[in-house]
Amino acid sequence: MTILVTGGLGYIGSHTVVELLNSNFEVVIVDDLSNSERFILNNIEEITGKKPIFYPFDLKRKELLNQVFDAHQIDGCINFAAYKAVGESQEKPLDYYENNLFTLINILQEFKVRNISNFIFSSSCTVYGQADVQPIDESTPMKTPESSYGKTKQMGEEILKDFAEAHHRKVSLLRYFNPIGAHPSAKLGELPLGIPNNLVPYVTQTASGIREKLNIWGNDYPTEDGTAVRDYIYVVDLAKAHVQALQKLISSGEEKVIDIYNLGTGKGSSVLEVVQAYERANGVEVPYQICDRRAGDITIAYANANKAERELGWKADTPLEEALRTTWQWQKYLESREV
Ligand SMILES: NC(=O)c1ccc[n+]([C@@H]2O[C@H](COP(=O)([O-])OP(=O)(O)OC[C@H]3O[C@@H](n4cnc5c(N)ncnc54)[C@H](O)[C@@H]3O)[C@@H](O)[C@H]2O)c1
Ligand SMILES: O=c1ccn([C@@H]2O[C@H](COP(=O)(O)OP(=O)(O)O[C@H]3O[C@H](CO)[C@H](O)[C@H](O)[C@H]3O)[C@@H](O)[C@H]2O)c(=O)[nH]1
Repeated sequence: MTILVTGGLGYIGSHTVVELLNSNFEVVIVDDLSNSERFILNNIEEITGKKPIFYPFDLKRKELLNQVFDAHQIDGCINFAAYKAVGESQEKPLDYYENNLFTLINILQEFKVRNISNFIFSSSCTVYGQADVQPIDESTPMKTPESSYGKTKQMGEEILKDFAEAHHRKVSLLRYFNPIGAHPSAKLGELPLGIPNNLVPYVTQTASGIREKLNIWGNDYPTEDGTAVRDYIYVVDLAKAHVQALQKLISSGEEKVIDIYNLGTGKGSSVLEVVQAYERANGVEVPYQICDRRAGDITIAYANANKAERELGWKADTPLEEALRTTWQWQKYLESREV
């Protein structure tokens, strides 16, 4: 079967392409390289011994997308392509709505006219906002997200539910918690662009001396050590969930399926716990200072991922320290490429 993977050279997409190829799917990647680099394609080939087909263009260009569907018998899509910087989405909301929603609709139009099913969407636990109860399961009520980025994820989910209902198609909405780590080969990982927003990339750059100190945004939260709590999920575990969600859609005898899964470990870790685990895992020091809270941050979010375990037979079981070790190895790899 041939799967279109949009954003397949990005962080989560590239790891998922590896898992798809290892599971004998044919892969067609469309990625405009707006947040990724071409060498990732070679590294995917080095890891798997297989070369995915790659088209470098912007998915907003309908005519090019149309040609891809003409050229390949596409059996499903995993749609990673999106802008994802929360802060930037507040400054450029129209760019976020345009990129994250028009691209989605363009692909779905092709699915509609060509009668294709099996669509997997990258959603986020940001759709829950600050949930009233932890852990968060799929029936936890959604709240209005703080950012335009978060709103594109909620809207994307609604578009897909309507699409599945109206056209009798199979879709899976995967709500990721906080993905971290890199491929064990150290050939794939998150590419740092400017000053990292996310915790683990910032910790990594601090440990390697690129940043002087980590700013811990607040230690006065109502948590055990006062720092905010998240559910950090290893990216390879997350990638595997996509293959399992896809296999479930493909093998379902139903005409219409709307699956929704939380993808997390079920365990919350505080910012300080992540810093300490990083130091232990990699034998490095991470200097930090406590700062004021970051605007828009929630106190705590961790998943109840039992539904994914029950229905997909999937569980994120890589320990935090192991995931953090791969991050450090990826950083060393990036540094070795620079010299
Ligand atoms: N990383 C996270 O913390 C996180 C958490 C929850 C959800 N998500 C979602 O998961 C998906 C993948 O995230 P990621 O961390 O791998 O991001 P990423 O930026 O590394 O990957 C996205 C890829 O899509 C490409 N892309 C963006 N717009 C495009 C367009 N118009 N046409 C073609 N290609 C385009 C980029 O070049 C990039 O390679 C995104 O939809 C993101 O919103 C990410
Ligand atoms: O330099 C930093 C960076 C982060 N943090 C703290 O670390 C925690 C995690 O922050 P991240 O920015 O890594 O992750 P968020 O949970 O804030 O947001 C991320 O995960 C969300 C889903 O939970 C969305 O998907 C969003 O796109 C993605 O950026 C937060 O308490 C944050 O305040 C710091 O203390 N210092």
